[in-house]
Amino acid sequence: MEQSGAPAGPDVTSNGGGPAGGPGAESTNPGTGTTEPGAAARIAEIRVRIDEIDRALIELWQERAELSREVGTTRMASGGTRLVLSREQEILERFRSALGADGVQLALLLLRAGRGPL
Ligand SMILES: C=C(O[C@@H]1C=C(C(=O)O)C=C[C@H]1O)C(=O)O
Repeated sequence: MEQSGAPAGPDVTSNGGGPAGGPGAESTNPGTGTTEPGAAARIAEIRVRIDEIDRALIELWQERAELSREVGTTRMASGGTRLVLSREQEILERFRSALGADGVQLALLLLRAGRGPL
């Protein structure tokens, strides 16, 4: 069965044992989830890029939604339809072929962000 959640591993809230508030990952390397300094440094470095990617995704998401709304208003003002389902199918297939079932869910959210719910 296809996996779509987080990778298997210790609970994200756990620091691997020890009393809450006592010695462990939380007090040694706040927020990285590990006590090993090399791993903590690498995690912090990777997180810089993850944060950049998240900002870019949010910006692109918002730009796409605005453009999609503009297409909708332009089309309706010219007497056209609000939606073009064949085009939506194309987009769903693009995301499905690149990302699988999760891609379809993502594309559905992306489409809804622009043209609203069906
Ligand atoms: C933006 C358009 O309008 C609607 C929104 C779409 C989208 O967000 O990609 C796709 C098809 C239409 O239902 C379009 O026709 O291109």
